[in-house]
Amino acid sequence: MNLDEFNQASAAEAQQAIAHCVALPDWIASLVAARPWRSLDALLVVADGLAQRWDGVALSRALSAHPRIGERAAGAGKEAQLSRQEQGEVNEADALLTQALAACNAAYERRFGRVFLIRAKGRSGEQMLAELQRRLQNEAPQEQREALHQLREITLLRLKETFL
Ligand SMILES: NC(=O)NC1=NC(=O)NC1=O
Repeated sequence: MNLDEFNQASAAEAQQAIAHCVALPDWIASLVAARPWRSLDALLVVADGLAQRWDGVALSRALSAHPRIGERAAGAGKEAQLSRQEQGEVNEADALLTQALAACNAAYERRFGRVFLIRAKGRSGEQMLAELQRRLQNEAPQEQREALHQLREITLLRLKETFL
């Protein structure tokens, strides 16, 4: 879908067109209600501005649509398909890497009470493992800030790709 089609679509179609970006209905509805967008840049600026307001509650809600790093997203939905693409560089054949990711994901969830979130696109499994091990040392407030930053990156990447 291009931006003109997004602007012309019904509200329901427009919501459906960007629902895969993040599992936060208010954010989706705000971007649909603010149509017509004069440019993709204008949309991305407002989308990021709204995403800057996300807090721990939004983070927890959004995580429902993000499988763990190193676990293949099951299901046929667009989010699952995107997650598989985004995590495409994780070499699942590397058993040691997969085991390390699983162990560190579990440690992260024990420490912070939620799934570790990272913008996976463009990162190898090794790079994500290193980030996971670094962030495991964070205090809770700093880690929430980092996780929210990653959620914004994933969401804005997905939004941009919807219209390219
Ligand atoms: N737990 C995660 O970080 N999951 C993901 N990161 C991405 O970039 N896509 C995902 O599904």
